[in-house]
Amino acid sequence: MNLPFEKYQGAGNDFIMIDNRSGEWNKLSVSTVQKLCDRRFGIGADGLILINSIPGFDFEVDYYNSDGSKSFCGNGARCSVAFAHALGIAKDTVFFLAIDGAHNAFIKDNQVFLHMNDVADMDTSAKDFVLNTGSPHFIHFTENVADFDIVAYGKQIRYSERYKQEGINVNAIHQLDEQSFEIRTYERGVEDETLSCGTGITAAALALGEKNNIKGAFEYQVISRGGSLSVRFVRTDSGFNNIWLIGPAELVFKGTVDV
Ligand SMILES: N[C@H](CCC[C@H](N)C(=O)O)C(=O)O
Repeated sequence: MNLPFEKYQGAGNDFIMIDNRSGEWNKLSVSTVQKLCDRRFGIGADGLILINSIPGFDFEVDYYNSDGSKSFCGNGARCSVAFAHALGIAKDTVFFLAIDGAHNAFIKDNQVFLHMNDVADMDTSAKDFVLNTGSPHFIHFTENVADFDIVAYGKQIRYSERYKQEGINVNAIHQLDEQSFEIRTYERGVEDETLSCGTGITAAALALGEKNNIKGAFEYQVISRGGSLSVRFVRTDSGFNNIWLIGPAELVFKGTVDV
């Protein structure tokens, strides 16, 4: 069967987008997702996203990592908003459902603003912080991300006794100044470094906000290998709310593929 798709990227985190509002592709198998995401034998992507119809929402974002596992994907959600806008589904603000719950989002000045869910829990008991921003993240603070072996370190953490069952995304971050940091990420389910990771960037911003004891509203500018994004949040005594992940999401090409 001929499957129409659109390839999007958000700060270098790239996705195969499929308009599945008809439900025609509900039976896409894990092995087909893996094959389509393969960078040699398929289209090539960090993940694949089905845009589904669902009552009570503008659409549903059904995200698959390139290994076929499911999770919440911040950059994928942002690309979904841009795709939905191009399809004419979305109005100014969209309301969609993802695996971690409901989200609002809008597009302004070619940037997608994605409202992330509140975060109340963060494990700060060790030098590395651990939290969940829709997907689980391990935050390692370092002085130099450029020379950091994020793949070796990421695999070591992700396949450790503590994390090997569920897996975890591993981020190395270096604060540049009061309002900016750089980041590299090893992603669970891609099992490699990605050029940027939206939930990772968000987790890193909240971890830095905690480490720096930020109070109230704040914004970090974030430098990833795939481009710049920003994260806004409000830190209160009970955690973080009003969290926004902001960045680009662009169409790369359209095509059809035989599945
Ligand atoms: N690999 C992640 C999901 C995608 C995260 C990333 N692409 C993002 O933008 O949030 C996981 O399995 O938890």
